[in-house]
Amino acid sequence: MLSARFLAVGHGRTTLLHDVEFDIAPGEIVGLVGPSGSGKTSLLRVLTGLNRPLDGEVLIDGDPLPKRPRGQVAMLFQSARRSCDPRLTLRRSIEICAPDSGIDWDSLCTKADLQPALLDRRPDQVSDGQLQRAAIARALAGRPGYLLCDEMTAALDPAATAAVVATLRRAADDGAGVLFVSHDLPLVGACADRVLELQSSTVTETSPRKVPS
Ligand SMILES: Nc1ncnc2c1ncn2[C@@H]1O[C@H](COP(=O)(O)OP(=O)(O)OP(=O)(O)O)[C@@H](O)[C@H]1O
Repeated sequence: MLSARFLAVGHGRTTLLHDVEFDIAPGEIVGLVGPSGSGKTSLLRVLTGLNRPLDGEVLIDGDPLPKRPRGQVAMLFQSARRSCDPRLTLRRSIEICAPDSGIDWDSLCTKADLQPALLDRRPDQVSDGQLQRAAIARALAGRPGYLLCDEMTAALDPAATAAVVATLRRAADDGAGVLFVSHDLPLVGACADRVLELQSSTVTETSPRKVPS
């Protein structure tokens, strides 16, 4: 279980969110919605351990998030292009994120819906949707317990979006907990098991069928 406990999130002296309390269980997709600038990315960076909270703590199975939670929590970004090294093949990018025990490429490509023939191309030789699925493969290669997805379908067409959402559902079915941030409210309503909403500088839970419009 990934848990936020009385979290306060902000930058410097500015508090964006306070008293944030929620859990993400293995196997579920939790949506996170809120207005632009409300602090969704800032919250994800705290949950990933990239930034420190102003107050409160992040727990994994009751224990504080380690300073370097390598392998436990992975973050996926809107722009896979900006988050990958343009000089490396997709295969190499994935390999360097995997533990020493090696990679079952067939299984990983199936899970991420990535054509194995693309593995030896560089990022500039694949489409945005293919690169986003390679980013998912790279995250899954580290066998994370939790995937935190920040607007990762925002630049994709409906078919590529559906493919990415299907890979997240497979990851959840395999036991990962997924936090899915998006401004696409119908998409969140359709794919999330539960939805969290940022409003009044904190987090409240809403039903997927009542995602605010
Ligand atoms: N490193 C930083 N230092 C200072 N302020 C920051 C920093 N990063 C973000 N902010 C500010 O924090 C606020 C929340 O930003 P954040 O990116 O978390 O919002 P968001 O909800 O993800 O927005 P969007 O939906 O537009 O991506 C914004 O006002 C932003 O300008």
